[in-house]
Amino acid sequence: MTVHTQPVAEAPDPRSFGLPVVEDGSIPAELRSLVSRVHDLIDVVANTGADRETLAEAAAVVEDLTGRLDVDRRQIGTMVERTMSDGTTEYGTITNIVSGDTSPVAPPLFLERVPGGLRGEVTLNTIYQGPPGLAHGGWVAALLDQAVGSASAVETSPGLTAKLEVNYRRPTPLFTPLEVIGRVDRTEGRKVFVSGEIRAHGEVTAEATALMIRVQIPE
Ligand SMILES: CCCCCCCC(=O)SCCNC(=O)CCNC(=O)[C@H](O)C(C)(C)COP(=O)(O)OP(=O)(O)OC[C@H]1O[C@@H](n2cnc3c(N)ncnc32)[C@H](O)[C@@H]1OP(=O)(O)O
Repeated sequence: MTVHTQPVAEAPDPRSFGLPVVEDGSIPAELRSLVSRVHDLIDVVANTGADRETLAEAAAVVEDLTGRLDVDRRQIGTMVERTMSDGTTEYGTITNIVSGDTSPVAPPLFLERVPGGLRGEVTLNTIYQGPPGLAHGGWVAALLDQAVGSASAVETSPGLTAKLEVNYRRPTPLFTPLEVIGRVDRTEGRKVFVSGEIRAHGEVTAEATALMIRVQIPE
């Protein structure tokens, strides 16, 4: 059995898998602004009490905008290259639904290396609502999957989740800053055993253990 607490190698460059890579800094500020506004739009649309005339007008405007923006689509699997605060390079899928730079649905959760693993903060709005006022359990699992998967990728090498077990200790509230943690506990060959948790007001709302299987990197 091997235990790693530091990265074992530079992150493999997705270009070597034939995937397009864009640099974090090359994403236009206008696109980031659009993503943020559409994120707000999704929350507003889900909750609006506007009159029918306004709704019809909004639907037409959005349909028109959708047509204008549906040009020159990125290749599926496009990755973003970013430098983390400790100077290491990280790659993520640009439309990743939890942390993708261009996903309006993403909360988004951005993770940074801290002693012992990765940590991020996120506040969920009603896009992620399950029970009244609470985060949907599937989204709680998604946040944890991302945190433990990223920890595995950063501390070892990229992989896929083979098994994820979530314990929901208490309800995870909306509109409350959440601390999301992921870490590598141990590795056995391609198997990476990881764990993580979500905290609200310092109290654990959910915790996870997972098994990641590292993908074979072509020589
Ligand atoms: C930076 C990015 C962060 C991303 C975070 C989000 C992560 C995700 O959402 S990933 C998407 C969801 N996951 C998937 O789609 C994975 C689907 N499953 C698969 O593709 C395959 O089953 C996969 C890749 C996990 C394993 O397949 P494969 O590479 O053939 O491995 P395989 O040879 O069967 O198994 C390797 C070892 O793992 C073990 N193993 C594999 N699956 C499991 C499992 N579910 N439970 C227990 N052990 C398992 C095997 O027993 C074997 O152990 P040993 O080496 O001791 O004999």
